[in-house]
Amino acid sequence: MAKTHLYTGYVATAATIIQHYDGATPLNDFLKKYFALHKKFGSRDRRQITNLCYCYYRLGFAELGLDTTERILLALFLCSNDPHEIISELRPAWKENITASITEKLALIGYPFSIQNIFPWQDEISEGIDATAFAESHLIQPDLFLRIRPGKKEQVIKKLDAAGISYTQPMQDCIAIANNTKIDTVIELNKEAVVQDYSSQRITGFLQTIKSEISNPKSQISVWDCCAASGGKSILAKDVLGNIDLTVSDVRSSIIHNLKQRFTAAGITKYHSFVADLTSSTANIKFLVPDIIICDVPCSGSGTWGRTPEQLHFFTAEKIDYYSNLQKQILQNVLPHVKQGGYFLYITCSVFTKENEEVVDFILANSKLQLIKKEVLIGYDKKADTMFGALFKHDEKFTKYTYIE
Ligand SMILES: C[S@@+](CC[C@H](N)C(=O)[O-])C[C@H]1O[C@@H](n2cnc3c(N)ncnc32)[C@H](O)[C@@H]1O
Repeated sequence: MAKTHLYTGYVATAATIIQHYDGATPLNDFLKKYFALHKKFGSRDRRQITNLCYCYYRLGFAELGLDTTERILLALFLCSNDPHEIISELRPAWKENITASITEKLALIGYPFSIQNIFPWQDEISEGIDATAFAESHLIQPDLFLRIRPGKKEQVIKKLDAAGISYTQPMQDCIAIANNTKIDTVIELNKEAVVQDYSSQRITGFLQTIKSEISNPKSQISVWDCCAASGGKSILAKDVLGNIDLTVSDVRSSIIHNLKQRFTAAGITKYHSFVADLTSSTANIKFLVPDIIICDVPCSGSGTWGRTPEQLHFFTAEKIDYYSNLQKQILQNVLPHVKQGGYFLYITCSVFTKENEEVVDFILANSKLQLIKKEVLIGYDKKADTMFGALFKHDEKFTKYTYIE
């Protein structure tokens, strides 16, 4: 009885939070503020309530007709793979099936639930994405991925083993660990390994293509990471391409500040940085004509909603056009900086055609670039993000960089 009361209270608190949350800030921040105001919740309570809220948003656009409490319990059942005390106590009829597949669970509960309803924009997604598998993946919390930096493999593995952290290695230099692992106390983040999603790490393939094409890989290659954020792709470029002449920029000065701290930890000391809104003319940086431009554009982030399911819940279809137009506006200003023989790497963490293939068509129509390869980087089968990359080359032969006077 006491347990029933406790767990009913957790569900009621989660329902209250959900009622007040409007998606304007990340759910994680909202929860932190909520718990700071409501000090009666201990760490165990906070963990349970947080999980209930996240599960609720993992259902996306499915079962919106249910009342909040019922939807939370349904979501918890579908998202749990191990026996769960709240389900055992509040929905004992479901208890035996907690480890069953989603299809089996759906047959049991008897709601008219369709997995596709979780993610309703099935007609808008890029070719090669399995719409049902992608929709279902939102029910599962993604893993945390580390990319081991060059020469650090042995020491990282030793430290993980010593700390008793279980991990898998889905790819060379890539480590997958449970999402809640406190890794920053175990390894030196950014120096020994960076936190970087599995699909983001696969951008390595594009960089290796460029490296293999450059006739004299010993000469210093100039790279402009034009939407750099805290520099994930820049550090990757440095690790793959070696001694590059790196320039980074972003519209947010605060994120460039974070990048500088991260670069210090990563041992990257020589680089140029500036703040720029690339939707405006880039006339004041017309001298910048690097060998490679990495353009990891602002996007819907729809390939990453397994990590932030609240964004799925609050997403509206108009935003797809908003981001597609923003990307094209940025490209109009950045594409003139691709030099003859230079490379342009376009990246999104979106699953939408309008942000991926349609933008590739836009680039081809508005530049002298040729498409070398494009790829949807599927992550939903690896508890990872899904991304998109397209590599272009200016149709002239690769030459050592020359700045416009
Ligand atoms: C997807 S994130 C980049 C992630 C980063 N490359 C990484 O690997 O960590 C996109 C970045 O574009 C920046 N951005 C958004 N609008 C922009 C604009 N108008 N001009 C330049 N950068 C912009 C955002 O601030 C954000 O940091």
